[in-house]
Amino acid sequence: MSIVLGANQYGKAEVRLVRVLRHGGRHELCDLNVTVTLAGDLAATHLTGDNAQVLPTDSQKNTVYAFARSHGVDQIEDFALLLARHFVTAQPAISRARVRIEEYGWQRLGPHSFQRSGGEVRTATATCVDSEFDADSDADAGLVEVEAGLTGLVLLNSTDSEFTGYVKDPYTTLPETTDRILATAVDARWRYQDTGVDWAGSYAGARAALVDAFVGTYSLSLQQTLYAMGHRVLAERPEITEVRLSLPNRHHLLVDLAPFGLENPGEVFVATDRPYGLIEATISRAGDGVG
Ligand SMILES: O=c1[nH]c(=O)c2[nH]c(=O)[nH]c2[nH]1
Repeated sequence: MSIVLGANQYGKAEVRLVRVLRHGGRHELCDLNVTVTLAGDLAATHLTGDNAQVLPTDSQKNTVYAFARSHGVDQIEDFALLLARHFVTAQPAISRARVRIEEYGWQRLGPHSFQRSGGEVRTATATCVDSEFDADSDADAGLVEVEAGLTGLVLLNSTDSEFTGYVKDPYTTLPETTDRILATAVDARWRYQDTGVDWAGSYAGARAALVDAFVGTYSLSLQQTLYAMGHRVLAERPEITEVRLSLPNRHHLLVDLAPFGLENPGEVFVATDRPYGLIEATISRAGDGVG
């Protein structure tokens, strides 16, 4: 029997970084969660404990903080790219660096006072592959890929949602409905063709497209709404090549008030948190080779 080491990667997860930018008495806040993942010629440390190629995850964490000070942080896509390129170019053993950043929003309450925004989180992931390992790359820094997105964007339509015509098997008890609440917490990730992008404008546009499509779609299923949302992003944002959506169906069930002699014409619901339907799909441009 031969035993081999398979794919492996390592890095520092969830480096929490808060940066205060001071313009006199008026401050700006940037609140990030950065995860670095490196891969490359790292067999030795696994097989023999030889750490000669291992950049400590502690050093990776320090790099995140030092770069925030020396380079600043504007758009998270750029900061992720900066870090990913750095690890691949500075570390000969590292052939792929992936940096994922979550950005937590804060609303301004005053010149130096802030309130955490709701659960919505902006995300970006930059992946840099060393050109030596990437046959298609012509650049020194190698192939780079940027993905952006958001999680925790909670949306609800209180009508204009049906669910009928589905399979009925011996275990089906769900009644058909032509008027229900449709609610979800959007987890969206979209992929860019290039890196020369107005990240803030693209993020705002993609987010607006997702919201507009959710609001404007008369829904026959959450699957149909999901497709409409992804389709709208691609239709409106030419710089985006692919959208992946993961939409939990946050069920709102009409409460039976008949035992109390009360009608309930779509007014009182119980919001259940689990189990929940989970609807997921990738929407891309035809011919891009994604099945
Ligand atoms: O929009 C929906 N899609 C489903 O696949 C499904 N399944 C279910 O029980 N309710 C719903 N709603």
